[in-house]
Amino acid sequence: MHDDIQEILISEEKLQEKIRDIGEHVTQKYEGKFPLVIGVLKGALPFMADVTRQISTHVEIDFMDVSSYGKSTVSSGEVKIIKDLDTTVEGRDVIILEDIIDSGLTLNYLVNLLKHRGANSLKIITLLDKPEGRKVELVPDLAGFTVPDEFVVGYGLDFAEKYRNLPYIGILKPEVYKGS
Ligand SMILES: O=P(O)(O)OC[C@H]1O[C@H](OP(=O)(O)OP(=O)(O)O)[C@H](O)[C@@H]1O
Ligand code: HPA
Ligand SMILES: [Mg+2]
Repeated sequence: MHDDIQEILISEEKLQEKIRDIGEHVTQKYEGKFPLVIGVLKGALPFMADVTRQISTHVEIDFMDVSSYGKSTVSSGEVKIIKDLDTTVEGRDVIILEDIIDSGLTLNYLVNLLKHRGANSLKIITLLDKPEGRKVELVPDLAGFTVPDEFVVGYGLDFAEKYRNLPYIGILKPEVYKGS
């Protein structure tokens, strides 16, 4: 698995340091507000698990499972809801946690949906931001790291469902995904 990685972009230590900062930030901003933290499956799973444990005020946790990449490194442009929320968002202060914003299509779709459902406020926190990948305008409220226009894997991010369990963010060797 590690042999398929061309370069480690963000080490495990750097990730965890940033996650502590993000947790402190959320604690400060949302003290006493009981926000609804929505993790976007599957990619945001490790980020969600680590960052929520760095938040020291009450939060409600829920998940949405959406997918648009399948086995490709390019977004299909069609966002499919595989699992919807269990909770209603009406009147809630919502925080969306994402692993990466690339084309912006996934979050653009989710933001419109949650606004339509009547969220009181909506903040986007993403671990990684890839601004050069954007197809729609979308600016996160908070981004942990900006990444170059390369296909990155690890810490929740997959290629064809592999590499999510790497503890760091790395760039995949092009020969691994060539032809996809
Ligand atoms: O900004 P975008 O171009 O829309 O890309 C970002 C989204 O794509 C990935 O999810 P994917 O659809 O691959 O599902 P997964 O999280 O289950 O891997 C990633 O986890 C983000 O949710
Ligand atoms: O660079 C990426 N890597 C993995 N999944 C992704 N989904 C959007 N961009 C990426
Ligand atoms: Mg994916």
